[in-house]
Amino acid sequence: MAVSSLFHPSFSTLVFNSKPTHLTSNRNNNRSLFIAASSLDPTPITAANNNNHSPPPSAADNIKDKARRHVSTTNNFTAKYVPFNATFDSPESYSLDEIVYRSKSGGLLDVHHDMEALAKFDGAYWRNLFDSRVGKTTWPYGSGVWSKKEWVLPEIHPDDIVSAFEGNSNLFWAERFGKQFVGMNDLWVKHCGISHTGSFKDLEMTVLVSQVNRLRKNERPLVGVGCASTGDTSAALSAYCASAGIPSIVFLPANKISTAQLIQPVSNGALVLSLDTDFDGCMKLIREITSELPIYLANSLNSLRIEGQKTAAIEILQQFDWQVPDWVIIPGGNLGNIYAFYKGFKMCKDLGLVDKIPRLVCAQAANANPLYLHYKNGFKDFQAIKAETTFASAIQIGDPVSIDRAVLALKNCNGIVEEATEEELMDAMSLADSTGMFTCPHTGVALTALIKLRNSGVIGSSDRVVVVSTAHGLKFAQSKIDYHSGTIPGMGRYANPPVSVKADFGSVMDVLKDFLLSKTPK
Ligand SMILES: Cc1ncc(COP(=O)(O)O)c(C=O)c1O
Ligand SMILES: N[C@@H](CCOP(=O)(O)O)C(=O)O
Repeated sequence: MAVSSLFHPSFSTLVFNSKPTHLTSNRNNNRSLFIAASSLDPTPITAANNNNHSPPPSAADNIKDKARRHVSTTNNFTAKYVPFNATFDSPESYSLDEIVYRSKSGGLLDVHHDMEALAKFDGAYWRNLFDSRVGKTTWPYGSGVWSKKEWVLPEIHPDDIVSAFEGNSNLFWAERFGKQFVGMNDLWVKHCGISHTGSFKDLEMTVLVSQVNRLRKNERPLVGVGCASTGDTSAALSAYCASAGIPSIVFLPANKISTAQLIQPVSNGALVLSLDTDFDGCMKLIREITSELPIYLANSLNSLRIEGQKTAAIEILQQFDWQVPDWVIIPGGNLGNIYAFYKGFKMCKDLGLVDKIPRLVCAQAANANPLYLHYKNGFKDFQAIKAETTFASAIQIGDPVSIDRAVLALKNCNGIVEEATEEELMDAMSLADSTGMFTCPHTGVALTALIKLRNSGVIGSSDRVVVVSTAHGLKFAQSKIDYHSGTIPGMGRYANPPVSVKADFGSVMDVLKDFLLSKTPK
């Protein structure tokens, strides 16, 4: 539907207010009984039921057609919204098909799964099931998110899923950085930035946009989807919406995001509003707008997002063959991510896939550190702040919507919060790059936390540590150009600027001789 229809007299019928709307039809409920989870038979996974050995689909029989034929009626997993920190049997709950972002008391919501139904299968069953789906093109399990569909959105029909087979990002051994700069041998980077739109947000948006797709197919009055963004959420939202033909609207703080991030929603056909405010100002506005207009709110205030993101935690365990690392370090801004990791690890423990969870570290830029200040204050009386400019621009957030989620996660895993100054984060990013990575400044914030916790001895030399790299460095090339060209006052300890040389043999030889001498072992 065109945005201009908003001004049509019938628009009033499309407007929803902040009160949750209830399903009028039981079509979804019936269907959910029918669909349950494909390949979720309690029998062991075999070549026959694993659905991977049949011939590739022909043009007339695409992967969605094939998935439809394998829909099973064996199990019936469900999930619903309950107020954050409530239990599954809470008297206040909402179907995931309702358009609701806040509880009656105005607090956050959380997606709760029917853990009793999931627990009918033991940890080994789930480990095998998830492992059996990796590296395949079976719809929708080829996605790292949807390979855990029963734990994400169990009731959505595969037909409604909008996916770019996101997830399954590499977890690599950061051997040289570990040994050379932090004296450790078991350091890993989970590179969520090697993804469809270059950040971890794809894991979340495939879930949110799939659910919107389902709602729109069921004639719920949603004209489009909107978000406030520091650049990555808007890039992911616009890409997934474009793929499904759903209008997207993004509110961006003017001149506060990178050029690469700005051009992503522009290219994907979103309505891009550049607003003369910061992220917190954009967030406030989008919340007001989405409570007035039939635009679905895509920020992580919407707890559907967490369901996709938590799969990154499950993936880490899977990639370590279900061994639990000692630490996971995550850069934090709006603070949905730290909670999502906690939730993913916790579900694996509760359902018997592993026997413990790692300690989490949330790393913030010192220029945007409300959680760090709250942590230092013993989590008493949270105060939002005015976030200052930071090279880690995607986490320039002073009033994080998921503050309560983050505090719960940190308290329950004996977590830590660290901060990084601008110089520290840019130096850490550049050091990592010098070992063959190409990190974003937010990963520089996480690496700074690692360096500090190693220096203080909190993280031991033989601990297994995972640093979560949240975006691709290519999105933040300008900050690297500034660093290496020495244009940032007081910064550039590890700068490696290009050398301008006259194009003649002698001049090139002179430069090379100096270079080779400097590299020759003494
Ligand atoms: C690249 C990047 N890293 C880290 C974060 C922080 O994630 P969260 O807002 O969930 O704390 C964001 C977004 O906020 C981001 O875009
Ligand atoms: N870094 C985010 C900030 C928006 O927060 P979200 O929690 O709603 O994703 C972005 O890229 O916009």
